[in-house]
Amino acid sequence: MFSSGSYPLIDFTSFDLATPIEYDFIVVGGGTAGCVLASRLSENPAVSVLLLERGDARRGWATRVPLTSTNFMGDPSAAYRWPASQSVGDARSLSLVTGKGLGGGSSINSMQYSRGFPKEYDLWSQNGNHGWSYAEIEHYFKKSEHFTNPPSRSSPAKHHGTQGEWKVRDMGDLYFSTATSCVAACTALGLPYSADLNDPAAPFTMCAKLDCTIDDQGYRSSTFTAFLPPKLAHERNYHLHICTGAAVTNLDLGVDSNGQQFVKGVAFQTNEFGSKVYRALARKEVILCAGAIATPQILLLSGIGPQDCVKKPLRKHLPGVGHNLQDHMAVGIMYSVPTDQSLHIMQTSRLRAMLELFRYIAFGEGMFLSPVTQLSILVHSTLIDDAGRIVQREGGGGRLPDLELMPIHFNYSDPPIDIPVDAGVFSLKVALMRPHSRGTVTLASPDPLDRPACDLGFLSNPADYLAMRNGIKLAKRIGEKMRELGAPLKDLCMPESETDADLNAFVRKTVRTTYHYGCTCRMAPENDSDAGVVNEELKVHGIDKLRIADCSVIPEMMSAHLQAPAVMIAEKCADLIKLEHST
Ligand SMILES: Cc1cc2nc3c(=O)[nH]c(=O)nc-3n(C[C@H](O)[C@H](O)[C@H](O)COP(=O)(O)OP(=O)(O)OC[C@H]3O[C@@H](n4cnc5c(N)ncnc54)[C@H](O)[C@@H]3O)c2cc1C
Repeated sequence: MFSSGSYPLIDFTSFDLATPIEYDFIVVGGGTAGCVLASRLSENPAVSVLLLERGDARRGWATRVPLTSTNFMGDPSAAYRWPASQSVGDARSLSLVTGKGLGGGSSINSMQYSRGFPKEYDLWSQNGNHGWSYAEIEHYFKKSEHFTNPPSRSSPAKHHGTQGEWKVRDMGDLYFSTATSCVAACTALGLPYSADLNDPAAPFTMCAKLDCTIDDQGYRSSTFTAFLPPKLAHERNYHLHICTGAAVTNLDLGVDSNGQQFVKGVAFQTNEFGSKVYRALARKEVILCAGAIATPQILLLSGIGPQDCVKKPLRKHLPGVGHNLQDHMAVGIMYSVPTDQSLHIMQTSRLRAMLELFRYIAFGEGMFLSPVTQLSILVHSTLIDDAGRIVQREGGGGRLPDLELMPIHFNYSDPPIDIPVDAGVFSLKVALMRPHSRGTVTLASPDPLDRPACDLGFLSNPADYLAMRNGIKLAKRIGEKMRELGAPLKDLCMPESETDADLNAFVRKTVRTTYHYGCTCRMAPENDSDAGVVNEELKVHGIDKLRIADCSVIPEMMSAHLQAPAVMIAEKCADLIKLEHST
């Protein structure tokens, strides 16, 4: 039954199709949240857990090196990439990208670790999701985290965890001098510097340094490598079964003697069209962790969702499934810089790439640690005046930021615009953190192996233009100030002018996804104005024995990048399940 190799995977094609195997818990999707949940639930040797992951288990050296494992430089087969429809932009096809394989997004992302502000979680709680205020969830962030400071620094602040599985690292000094110059420019423009983005006491307006999910050996710390390492998987393989290449196609539903619908188990198959269908039963619960795009797809394929969108028969009309899709839509203004100020040098100079490889292997430092970005600049758009300057307004600093600007040492356009081969690129990304626009996930076809249809809905609410325009103006002021301070920036990709019309046109032409998909099965009451799909215990409304634990449950897009919130949600879900089932 066990496949060969050093990682104990279960070969489900040896399952007897006539007799479904039974487990206490079935976790669907072994991505960022799924690996954490499977690990926590299987802590009790008396509990049996099946983890079904559609992608594979990638464990080679390059999948652990930060630069070579990151989506833009890594193996394209480690991600799903498919076109989204975009009703508003300049009819460009935008690419959606999500992680595929154990670790999911955490195996291919840019490794930035950000939790979001305490006030954002307090809002979850105030909006009816009791138990999710920051005071009630901070310990889940700390539980998973193993934070390390560079040796020269003092011990970690008390809001960091040091005993968890997931390695988070302060990356030390800023790598590129353009980043240092960016901090100086921000400070001069009224954006104070903070050394720790995740400090709960940090102000809402700041230029902050980011930590990364990289271990002290210089390897990527995905939730796969952190929570399901080979030793643990071997020790538990009699009660934790990990299946890769297993695409869950739908939930098997039943009705109990009270007429209440519940989940009996799941159906799954290999990624090959027309392959056999396998089944597994859940004695206690099924937990969907397939991410903000695939989780609603599985529900729709199971007849759960808006009645006109589901694969028939309709089992439960839940209007929120697949609705409220949100992402941090972004644009980038770009400058050319000397190539040694940009990751482009790794593509254009073989000698430099070899030297960097040597530095990485010998000393654990340099560009292979992938310093794509080390800073996050957060501000509310109403604190930016028409000229793009920060203004102090009465009470203005008390608003959660709706913009994040990031210096990125690479070409931040999608699809990438052509740049001269001998140029390096410094981009200032402008992302909308609290978008008003909403998109949708629907079925493209009844075939469960097809990618679902996604309309990102960017700019469908005109209110989003105003914030983006202010963000671009601020980015331009930062670039100008950096130049004044001596940074060698030459304009490369800019709006024609700063009129509203030209800025709007620039946004439409260059808007792109930041891959932070969420809110498609939001945690809220079923009849909320933005309809909810799960309750505060992450249970799907109206269907027993079914929970969701991934980015789809985030009630409203927040100012964090989403991998840390996904892990926190999985940690809390594990505790909710253990409490209910006394495991
Ligand atoms: C390129 C990129 C860069 C990013 N950079 C950052 C960053 O620097 N910092 C940050 O915080 N966030 C970043 N993000 C976002 C973050 O990684 C994701 O939001 C987060 O990892 C999502 O976690 P999840 O558990 O919800 O889903 P995922 O991690 O996507 O996991 C879902 C899993 O389910 C599996 N699956 C899907 N369908 C099925 C099915 N039918 N059956 C079985 N399994 C299935 C998938 O293969 C996948 O492994 C980035 C994302 C991407 C794609």
